Amino acid sequence: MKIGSILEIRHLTKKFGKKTAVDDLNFNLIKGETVGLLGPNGAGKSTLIKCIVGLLRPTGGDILIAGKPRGSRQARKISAYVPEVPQLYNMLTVWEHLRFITDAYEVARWEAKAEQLLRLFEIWEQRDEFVKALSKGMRQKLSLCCGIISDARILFLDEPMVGLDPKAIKNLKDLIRELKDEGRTLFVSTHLLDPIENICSRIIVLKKGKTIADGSLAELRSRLGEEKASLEEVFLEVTADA
Ligand SMILES: Nc1ncnc2c1ncn2[C@@H]1O[C@H](COP(=O)(O)OP(=O)(O)OP(=O)(O)O)[C@@H](O)[C@H]1O
Repeated sequence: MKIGSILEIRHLTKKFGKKTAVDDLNFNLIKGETVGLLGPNGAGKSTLIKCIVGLLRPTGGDILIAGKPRGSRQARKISAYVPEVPQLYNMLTVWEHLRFITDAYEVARWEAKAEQLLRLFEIWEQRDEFVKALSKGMRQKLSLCCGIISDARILFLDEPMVGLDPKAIKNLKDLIRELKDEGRTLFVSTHLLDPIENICSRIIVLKKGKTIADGSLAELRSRLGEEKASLEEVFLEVTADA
């Protein structure tokens, strides 16, 4: 494990039959980084994240989280994952979900954290409602609360802004900054470029399962010779002919 790394990916490949979704990826995440994972539809972002958090078995390669193999108890204990599609239990209430998650992760003083998060995302009033009664956006908010409430050192957020209203997107951005200030590492897959432009210290762009760009926004801009380019312009340029 490289010094300062919290995640190490070596020669990671994931195939579905003949389709190669992730193709010999190699990169490290350094503790405290906030990294945006971008790429066109089908680039392999969700597959990569699912391999890292132990939901998919890689076809080849190694993944270490804080030096421990992916899927191991130690790796899971320091990781949190917010899936692309919320995985919630219809017959539990909002509050029961948070109790369940915090029990599993042994989170101290969970009630105060749960209240703070539910109020931030404006679903405090729904705390005693069953998940089946929530709107799509409210489910996404609860899924985020479940992912963020633990004290995980590294958080994997797959399309966390989908379905959120503008105020919730702003609150999530502020929260990501707070988590970053606490020294946590964040790996955020998204298609929404504006919200992450100012919060990610590093951008990784995937296409057809391969890394086609990896660096700070300033580095990617200078690579293109476009010092003032927006993240959207950089993204369109690097994905155009790669
Ligand atoms: N369970 C599966 N079985 C077969 N092929 C799959 C499966 N999951 C993903 N794929 C394929 O793997 C490739 C990568 O998919 P993935 O969902 O990781 O992309 P993505 O970058 O997250 O896309 P999007 O931005 O559309 O969510 C795609 O070609 C997809 O069709």
